[in-house]
This record gives sequence, structure tokens and C-alpha cells, in this order.
Amino acid sequence: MMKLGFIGTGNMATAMMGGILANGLAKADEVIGADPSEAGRNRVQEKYGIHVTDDNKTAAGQADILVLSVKPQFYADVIEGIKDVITDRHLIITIAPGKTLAWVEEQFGKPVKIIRTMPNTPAMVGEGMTAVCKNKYVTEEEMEEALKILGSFGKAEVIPECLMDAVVSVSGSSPAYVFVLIEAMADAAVSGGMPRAQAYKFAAQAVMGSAKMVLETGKHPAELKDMVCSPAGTTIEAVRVLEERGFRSAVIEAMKICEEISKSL
Ligand SMILES: NC(=O)C1=CN([C@@H]2O[C@H](COP(=O)(O)OP(=O)(O)OC[C@H]3O[C@@H](n4cnc5c(N)ncnc54)[C@H](O)[C@@H]3O)[C@@H](O)[C@H]2O)C=CC1
Ligand SMILES: O=C(O)[C@@H]1CCC=N1
Repeated sequence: MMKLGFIGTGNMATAMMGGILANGLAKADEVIGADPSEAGRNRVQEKYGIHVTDDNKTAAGQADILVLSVKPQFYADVIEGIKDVITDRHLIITIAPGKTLAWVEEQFGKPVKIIRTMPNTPAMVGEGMTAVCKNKYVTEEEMEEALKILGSFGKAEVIPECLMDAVVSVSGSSPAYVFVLIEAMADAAVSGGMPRAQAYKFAAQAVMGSAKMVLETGKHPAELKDMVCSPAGTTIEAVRVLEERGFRSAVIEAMKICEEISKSL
């Protein structure tokens, strides 16, 4: 069995580990996480029983597949610190926005197998969406192996690298916009008299069901919207106000900023 390492055991690493361990793609004993923060290390150790260390080199040396799960700002320093122990045995998985295959390769300063991905936190509940691309040193078999691991916590799809910034916006960051939407919907339901806990459940289930309809019916979202809007009914009035307040444009403009920031990192 391959050993799996994580440099940085924060939110995204924790979400990925959860799916990988729950689906038996690795045993806790085969996973090691490195993090300078004691609280961060304790969290994953208590939750999953994996090995932890405060030394990135130790984790990198032991791992066959190594996920760089730190913020993009720390990538250069982290790579500088581990590159000596990285060999042609290693498969490096990146999850940072903006960090291209070419840039990461250059930081290592030698031929290294790199798979660039963009996951999202719904990985925590097995409903992640991960975009994947690779550099020329990664074989098709290694890519298959990586897709199995990344597919253990949701959907994983190969895309051309030039789409990665759009992916950051549409699936990497988008859970945050959806959480804001759910929170706002629940606030309105509370204002209508519903207890808060129940309001979150109703709002979240409606969002999940709507997403499932898009994925499973193959119908255009506009057609699905029209099916909800009864003539002279309640929904079309809600849609009218959303359009008047620029809901659609707010989403698009927010996502374009997100994409731009990703490009600049
Ligand atoms: N949170 C999300 O929804 C997503 C995050 N990402 C990417 O995942 C990466 C990690 O993000 P999060 O987990 O959200 O951040 P986080 O802040 O939760 O976790 C980062 C972890 O890295 C540790 N760390 C800091 N310096 C380190 C070093 N020199 N060596 C080892 N560990 C170090 C921190 O102590 C922290 O535990 C980022 O590149 C982010 O862009 C990608 C997709 C989604
Ligand atoms: O906010 C961020 O920078 C990361 C990348 C995608 C989701 N979270």
C-alpha cells in the first residue's frame, strides 16, 4: 500500500483525509500529516488516528503520495524545505489556487511528478468536486491511482490546466456562496416564524434537491426554474425581486473576481 502524506493538516486536508479513510483507500496507519500547529496536528490525530509530525521533511520522506495542503503563499517555502527528500518515487498533489504545474516544477528544480487539483470542502461528506491535471512525468497509471484517491471523497474530473482558475470559482470557492445563500434563506424563514434549526434543514434540503435535479434530469436550469413558477404564483414574484436586486449579476461578478484572484496567486 502507498503511504499518503499531507503537508498542512487544515480544513481541506482534513476533508480529504475523511473521504480517503472512510472509503478504505488508505488505512490510518498509512497516512502522515505535518503541521507546525499543535492544535492542527492534534485535531487530525484525534479524529482519524493518523501519524503526525511537526517536520515536513519527515512526512515527505515517508510518503509516496504527498499532498501540499498549505496556503498558496507558503508553497515556495514548503517546497524549498522538502525538495531534497523528494525522489522519482513521489507523486506530488497540489491543491492551491494559482500555482501552475510549471511553477511548482520550477520550485522543485528537478523532474518531479505533479498532479494539480482543485478540491472543495464537501469532500468532508463524500460530495466533493475535484478538478485534476498532471505534468508530463506522471504516467497514465499514476493518474488513475490519483483519480481513485480523489474520487473517494466525491467526483474527480480531468480538465485542461487553463480551466483551473474558473474551477476555483465554480467549485473550489462556491460552497461559501451557497452557505451564504442557505443562511439568508434560513434567516427569512426565521422571520416567517420557523425555528432556526428547522430553517437550516429546509433551506439546505431544498438546495441539495435542486442540485440533484440539475445533475439527474439533464434539463436546463431555466426549465427547472420555470417548473417552480406557477402563473400568478409566489415564486415568479420572488424571482422578479431577485432579478431587480441583481442576484444573477452579483453571482457572476463575485465569481469573476474569484477567478482573477486565483490567477494572481
Ligand atoms: N478550504 C477550502 O475550501 C479549499 C482550500 N483549498 C486550498 O487548500 C490549501 C489549504 O487551505 P485550508 O485547508 O483552507 O487552510 P487552513 O488554514 O485550514 O490549513 C492550512 C494548514 O497549513 C498549516 N501550515 C502553515 N504553514 C505550514 C508549513 N510551513 N508547513 C506545514 N503546514 C503549514 C497551518 O498550520 C494549517 O493547519 C490552500 O492552498 C487552499 O487554497 C483548495 C480548495 C478548497
Ligand atoms: O479561499 C481560498 O483561497 C481557497 C481556494 C478555494 C477555496 N478556498
